[in-house]
Amino acid sequence: MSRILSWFRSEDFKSHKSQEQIDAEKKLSSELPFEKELGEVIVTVQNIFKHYKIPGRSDNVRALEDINLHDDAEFYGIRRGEFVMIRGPSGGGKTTLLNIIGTIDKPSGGILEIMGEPVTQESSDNYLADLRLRKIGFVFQTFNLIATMSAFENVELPMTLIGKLSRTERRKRAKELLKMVGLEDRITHLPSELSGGEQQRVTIARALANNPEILLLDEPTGDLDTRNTVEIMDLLLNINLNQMTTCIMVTHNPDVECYADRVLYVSDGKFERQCLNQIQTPLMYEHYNNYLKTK
Ligand SMILES: Nc1ncnc2c1ncn2[C@@H]1O[C@H](COP(=O)(O)OP(=O)(O)OP(=O)(O)O)[C@@H](O)[C@H]1O
Repeated sequence: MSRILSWFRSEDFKSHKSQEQIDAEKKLSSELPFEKELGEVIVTVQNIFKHYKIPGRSDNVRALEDINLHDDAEFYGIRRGEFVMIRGPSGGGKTTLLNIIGTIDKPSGGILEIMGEPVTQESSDNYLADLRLRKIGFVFQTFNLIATMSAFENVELPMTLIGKLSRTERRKRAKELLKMVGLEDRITHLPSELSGGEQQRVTIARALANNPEILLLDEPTGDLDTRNTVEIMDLLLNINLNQMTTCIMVTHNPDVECYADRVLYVSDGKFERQCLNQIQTPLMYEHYNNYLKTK
């Protein structure tokens, strides 16, 4: 079942923008030729909590408490094609939540469902590794490319691991992905021979190698300057819009909220609130680029 997202402006989105910016965005928004259509719910979270035991301490660290993302909860499940950002103060539980959704970390309790496939404390490591390889792509702040492999080899690797494509098909796809991220002339470069922005592009191409439904991004622009931040965000938005890849991104940067359909605020291990973005993102990113050019 598909659903058109209803847009409204939250007060939270005004806080870091001038009136001039808000007016310009409203004008652009009103000129938008289409509404973004979202697909079915593909990530639900029910009563998830995560407590860490610390050796020598009697009390646990309560990283997450009763997190819910489903249609009967205040904060609903994540839909196919949605671009969700997770924000909030340091230590609030953002990365823990992202890692649980990515099945890198197991919850202490509660149920996560990724495209109908349940993930619980009892899920085996093999089952989770297979789920990750087939459905989820990861992008981290620190790129995590293999230093001794070229851009091309880094992108080819996840396809080799899953073993679905022939060598010729893998090579073709790796080239296409590197072209898509604007690096067709850098394919033989090692990570050390690429700029930070270029390395992050390789990481994104690698994350897309097995055509994941969900892209999880932990501070993907955290190490980048403003120009590279905008370029990477534009690239992610294009992937989100053109391939309907669901993006879930942790960020501290309020300036990139304009790319999201929804922002979830996590604090002290709980959802504090969510905001839906009224601004239609395709125009917003054009606006954002134009705005930067005038600076
Ligand atoms: N492996 C761990 N063992 C013990 N405590 C942990 C572990 N990982 C995270 N924590 C604690 O859980 C809480 C949430 O951490 P988390 O990294 O999810 O926060 P965050 O919102 O992503 O923070 P930041 O914005 O600084 O990255 C913090 O108090 C942190 O110290």
